[in-house]
Amino acid sequence: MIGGGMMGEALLSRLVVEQVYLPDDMVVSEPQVKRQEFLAQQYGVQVTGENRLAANAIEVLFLAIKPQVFEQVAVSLSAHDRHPATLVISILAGTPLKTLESAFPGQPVIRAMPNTPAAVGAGITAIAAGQHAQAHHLELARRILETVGEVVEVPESMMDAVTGLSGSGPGYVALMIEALADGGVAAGLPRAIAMKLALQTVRGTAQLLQEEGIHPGELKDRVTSPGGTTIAGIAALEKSGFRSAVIEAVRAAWMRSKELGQKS
Ligand SMILES: NC(=O)C1=CN([C@@H]2O[C@H](COP(=O)(O)OP(=O)(O)OC[C@H]3O[C@@H](n4cnc5c(N)ncnc54)[C@H](O)[C@@H]3O)[C@@H](O)[C@H]2O)C=CC1
Ligand SMILES: O=C(O)[C@@H]1CCC=N1
Repeated sequence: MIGGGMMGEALLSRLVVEQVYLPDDMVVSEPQVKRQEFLAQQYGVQVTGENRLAANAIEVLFLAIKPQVFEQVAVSLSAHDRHPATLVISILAGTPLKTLESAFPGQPVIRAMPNTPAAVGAGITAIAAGQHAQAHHLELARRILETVGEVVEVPESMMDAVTGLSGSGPGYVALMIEALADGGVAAGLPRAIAMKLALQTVRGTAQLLQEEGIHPGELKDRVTSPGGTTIAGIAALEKSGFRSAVIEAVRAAWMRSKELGQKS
């Protein structure tokens, strides 16, 4: 693994728990010494500050660095260290398969977009396969990424949109939860109770929609009693452009993901 930051750690921790790889079989390359020490101590993985050492003769090269340092990292993984059979999995936002494939010529490459609930095994990851990736590579990528949640396969052309929705989405939902709790506090609830109510309302609503397979509009209709409280709340949300704000958030993140791709 190249980059032992937030997403890298989420994956490492789950790979250890699910015993997909033994800690001894994982090497993380990470320039921050404090981070190296933490990952080694917490998960028992091998750590190094040398990308080339991590990339030597391995089954999977997992890229979990920021897109902005990709070029520098690709250069640091000199060609003679690479095994043509090594599967490259990248979670870099906006970095297209063609950029990844030109950095790892002839190698199987999979572009993936996970999200932060990965840290608790409740993420969702979209994957798109490069031209040299075969069925067994996709299967291996799934096995690895299913340790952090669900996996869906999409054409690469959809990856920027996925990034705008589920990749960035936890940020929008966190804002919504914070705002719900703030609303509760404004209405006189103690902060801790307001937060507990907000969290479970969001979690429970998602679970209900998922388990019953109903349309969100139907659930909205079920909650709104005629002349009641919920329709008053919804009218206020609509007046403030709530739905439009969420749609625009996804579109802005989608555009930003595309922009990052054009720069790489
Ligand atoms: N944070 C998120 O919600 C998501 C992030 N991603 C993608 O995951 C990638 C990593 O994101 P985070 O984990 O949030 O970032 P992060 O900043 O927590 O982790 C990146 C790690 O890479 C290390 N690093 C920097 N330069 C390096 C180099 N030259 N060689 C090796 N390691 C180096 C940093 O020290 C840091 O620990 C990004 O490409 C991002 O687009 C994808 C989906 C969701
Ligand atoms: O904000 C970002 O660029 C990364 C990619 C998706 C979520 N976080």
